[in-house]
Amino acid sequence: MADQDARSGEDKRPTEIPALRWEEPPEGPVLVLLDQTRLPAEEVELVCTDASALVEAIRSLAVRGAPLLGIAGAYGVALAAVRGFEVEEAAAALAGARPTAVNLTVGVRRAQAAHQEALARTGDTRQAAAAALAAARALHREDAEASARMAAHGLALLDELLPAGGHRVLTHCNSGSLVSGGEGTAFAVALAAHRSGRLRRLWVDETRPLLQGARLTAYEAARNDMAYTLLTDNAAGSLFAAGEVDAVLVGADRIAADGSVANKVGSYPLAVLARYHHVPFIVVAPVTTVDPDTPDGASIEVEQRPGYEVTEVTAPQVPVTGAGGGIPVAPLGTQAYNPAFDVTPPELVTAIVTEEGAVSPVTAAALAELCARSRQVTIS
Ligand SMILES: CSC[C@H]1O[C@H](OP(=O)(O)O)[C@H](O)[C@@H]1O
Repeated sequence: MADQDARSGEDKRPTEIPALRWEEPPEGPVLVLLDQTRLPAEEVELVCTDASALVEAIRSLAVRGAPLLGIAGAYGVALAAVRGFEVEEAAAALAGARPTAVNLTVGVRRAQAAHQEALARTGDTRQAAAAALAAARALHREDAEASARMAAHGLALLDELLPAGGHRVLTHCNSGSLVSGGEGTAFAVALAAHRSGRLRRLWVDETRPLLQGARLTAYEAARNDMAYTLLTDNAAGSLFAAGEVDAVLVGADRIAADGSVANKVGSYPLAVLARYHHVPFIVVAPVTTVDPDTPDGASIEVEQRPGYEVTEVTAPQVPVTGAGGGIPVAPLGTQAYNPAFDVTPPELVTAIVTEEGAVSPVTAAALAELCARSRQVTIS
């Protein structure tokens, strides 16, 4: 198999990529986002001064990825509170910006609860705003810590499941620093393998239609000087058939109580391929992505996105031509099916890795324990 590395030895920038940060300039607090729709061509920052700007950034995937959506949502509540906007209204808009990633709602509710508690206790809106900000900062910090622990647990699982030597892992979509307060979820496992000299190859699914793999995972892999190769989503099957994949690592947007996993569309076919070829399919996500209140996969709302994301290709330099602002790759007026996620049933999941360890096999008892832990962590 040709191993065209895209090593970027000349790229000496820090490997961790801050996807967002809270700043307090003289003119008032802001949430600064790295606009992920402009990557990898341009590193452009979006400055959000209110929740409505953040809602739009979430909807356009300028900021994206389940754990980071939770962090952004919490900061969005704090931003509304600090700037004197209606907090409950802002919280509702933020939580409703995208339906599938449970972490968005979890993060918004955490900051909202802190705000409500402080306001009830003190009657002071400034103290209530400070409490919301403290909750967002705590969530940001906790997610970074969780990311490091997931990476360690995930690497230990790879070493346990796979023969000694370098691991060849395939990943789908993007689950690195750009979805996290730290270095991500599934990607963080591959990065840990790389740093320990145990990553032989990172196969990067391009992940149509928005190309999170080609644009973002390849960007992160290059920044970390990893041995990675990009492939079209429809080439994954031939890799499995050639025996070139030792494990699949994916993130998650919501894990139902029965162990069904919602993740970027294209994850389910990978799980089927992995099962057919006897390759571990490993889901890496924080405990808070387990949703005890969603009983099964059929109960997960899968976001349906605009058809033009399928019928057009866009890039920052692309002139506006089609309905969505890109270059049509299908006849104008073509209808497109564009679910942002799909759902993998629990029987195809080899393991769920959280910051608390690896759950494998994914039994009903193990899931009940994960659900209980999720409730505990979410409330705190
Ligand atoms: C580990 S969370 C990353 C997760 O989010 C992605 O979805 P999107 O890019 O639409 O936010 C995808 O499902 C990733 O697995």
